[in-house]
Amino acid sequence: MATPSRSRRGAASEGAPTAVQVAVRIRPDAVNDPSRPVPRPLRTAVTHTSPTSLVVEPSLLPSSVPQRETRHHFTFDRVYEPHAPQQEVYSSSIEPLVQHFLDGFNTTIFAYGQTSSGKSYSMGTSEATETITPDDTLVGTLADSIGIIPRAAIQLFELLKDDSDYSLNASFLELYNEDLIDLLADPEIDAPNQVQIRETRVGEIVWMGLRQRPAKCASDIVRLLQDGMAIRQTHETEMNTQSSRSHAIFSLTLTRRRPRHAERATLGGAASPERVPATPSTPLASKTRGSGLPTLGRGLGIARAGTPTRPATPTRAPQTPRAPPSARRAPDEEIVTTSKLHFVDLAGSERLKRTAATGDRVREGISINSGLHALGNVISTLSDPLKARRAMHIPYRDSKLTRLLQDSLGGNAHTLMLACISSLEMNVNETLNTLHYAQRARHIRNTVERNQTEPGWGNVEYLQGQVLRLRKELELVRSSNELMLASPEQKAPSVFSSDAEQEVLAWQEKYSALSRKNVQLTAELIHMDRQLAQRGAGAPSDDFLASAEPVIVEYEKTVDSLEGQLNVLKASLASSEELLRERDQELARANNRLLHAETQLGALRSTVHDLQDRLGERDAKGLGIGLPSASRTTSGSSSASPVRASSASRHTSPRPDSDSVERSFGGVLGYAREGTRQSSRRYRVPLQQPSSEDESSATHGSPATHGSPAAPDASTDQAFGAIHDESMLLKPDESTGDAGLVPATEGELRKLNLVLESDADASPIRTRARAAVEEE
Ligand SMILES: Nc1ncnc2c1ncn2[C@@H]1O[C@H](COP(=O)(O)OP(=O)(O)OP(=O)(O)O)[C@@H](O)[C@H]1O
Repeated sequence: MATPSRSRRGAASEGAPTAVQVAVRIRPDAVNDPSRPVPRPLRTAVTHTSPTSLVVEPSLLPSSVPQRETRHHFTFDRVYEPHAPQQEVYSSSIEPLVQHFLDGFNTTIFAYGQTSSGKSYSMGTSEATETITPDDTLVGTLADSIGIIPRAAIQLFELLKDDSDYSLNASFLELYNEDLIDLLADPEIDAPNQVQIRETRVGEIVWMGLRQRPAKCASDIVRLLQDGMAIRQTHETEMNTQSSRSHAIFSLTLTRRRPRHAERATLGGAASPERVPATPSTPLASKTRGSGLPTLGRGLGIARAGTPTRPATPTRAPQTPRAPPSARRAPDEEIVTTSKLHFVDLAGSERLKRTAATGDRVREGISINSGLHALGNVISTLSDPLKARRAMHIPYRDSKLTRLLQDSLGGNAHTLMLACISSLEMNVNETLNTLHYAQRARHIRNTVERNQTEPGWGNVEYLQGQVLRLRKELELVRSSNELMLASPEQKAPSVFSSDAEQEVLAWQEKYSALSRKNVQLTAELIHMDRQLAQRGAGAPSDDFLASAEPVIVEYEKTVDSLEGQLNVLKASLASSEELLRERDQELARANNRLLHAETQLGALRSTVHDLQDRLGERDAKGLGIGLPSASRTTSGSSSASPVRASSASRHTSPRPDSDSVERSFGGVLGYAREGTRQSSRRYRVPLQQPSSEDESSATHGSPATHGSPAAPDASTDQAFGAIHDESMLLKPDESTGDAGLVPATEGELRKLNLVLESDADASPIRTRARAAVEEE
């Protein structure tokens, strides 16, 4: 693996903080996939309000919540409506970033969102390439669905077509269950799982042991992508027929050598993001045919997905071998830039319940969620201005995903987060979650530098030669300068022609620049000499370092694997804890319900007994000393005993008057009346002697038939009665119409018990009834 080259700042915008860009893409509703298990018209909870804003309005929130609180407004760098074509997403959000990559800046585009929200579709890592016909031609509307990576490949080679001095390599890394898998490894040569994440002394993150495959044309890139995708972990879940079960990073590394003067021209132009056209102005756009893509003829050689053809061999006619211009240039006349472009297709966050995951899918789900959780933590920490300012600890080490993306989040890269969301109301919680993270990500500031290398920095001989050459130049400049200043006629400014004056100034500038460079190179040289001397005097020999290297690599692998295991264990622990918490809560709720039901049942039973006891006492009194006076009732003519009052009423009404019965048995009958007012229910016991059929159904307890609260009904109102005790029931005498205590049948008593036991609403009524009876 190449050691990271020393980078230096180039353009004016370099080293300056650059915000992470966020674009949101809303997936269209009418997508034919199984993430809509319920075939009912589902409301759209997300509204695209402008090219930079959207509103989420979940109507499922209780109506008691004020309207404004149920609406969530979000603003992003870009918001794409559900039917925005792939070309629109590409030209407005991705094209400028590809330009940065060409200019020597690291660039990352990562798709984030819940499962089945369209990340792979947008990235171009799903089945989109199947739209390419067998003769490798993109035609008509089929080409519309091509995603970001193939589009970027085409744009890159269009822009590089006049540059013959570059190399472009692709790699494809998968993070599956905390294992790093090289999707482009050659199984016959490469050891499995040999990829390591390392941090250099200057804080740069490097992925060791990842195979780099050369790409000479767009079709090479697409084929490498498809080769990797063919072995990437995808499986069907309840939410997505082809769900990515791993995080995948497809990367391009571009090394360009350009003459200094050309570089100066570029620095003035493309380094500043504002200068990059946001509209399709590159050759890519000019070649579009409806889809925004050039026709991919045979030359592009794109295979159908699922038929990997490794290794990638360019099918384009070989270019005439031509010595690269760098071979003809002196090393110090050129600038070398090395930049990386990462396309990150994250696995989707998922609720294990909703994806109905079992077995391996659970393990994958836990690992996916744990990586995303760590990513969320990093985003939260970086986006907090206070924490960022205090240079707080950023938890990159919590997962391999965050470690891999360390340079892209808060590091040296132009980064775009493409947040993919569903507009369906049933996904509203996940959508809000994604949008909140996306909003935080917008506050992250990266420090972007052009990755520019000075050739020969690592070569002491070359540097010594440089110093000697510069010293000579310096001497030359000094002597010519002295000569000019010594000449008396040139001391008079008036003698200088303006051309000569310009020349002197230019020489002076060159002189000071060379002096500075000389000082710098000398310092470097001294430093290197010292290092060499140290090595000679006791520092470990190269042999020793070479023999120690495998041990160190092994050690790092072990540490990595232990870290991975620890992270998986942590994640599964967190997930088990969450499950346990959910179960505890369910159990607590069930216990509460049980307790409540038991309390009600007990209270109702005791009320029935109270009432029976009370009526028993009253009955004894009534038989002996008459029923209680109606002095407490509201009727003015109620001084007579209830039986008498009822008897009197018989003359005006042939049927028993329930009010008079109530007056006579205030507490008991009042209870029944309260029930009527409170819940529109009445508690009735049919006064007719139950038939044998009634008896049996009552015995077998069917409150719905006899004892359950029923709607008011005039005919049954007459038959209103109340329980007295185990053997007596207060009801109108059939012959006289007077209310009185008559023996109750066993069936009647059972029915009344059932009424009381079956109705939860009876509780407040019973309480009042009991209070009334006690008061009496
Ligand atoms: N903008 C869109 N237009 C048309 N179809 C889409 C769009 N976005 C997604 N789809 C379709 O929705 C389905 C799910 O999309 P995709 O597989 O890209 O989701 P994902 O976010 O990558 O899911 P996972 O995280 O489970 O891998 C696919 O059939 C895809 O073709």
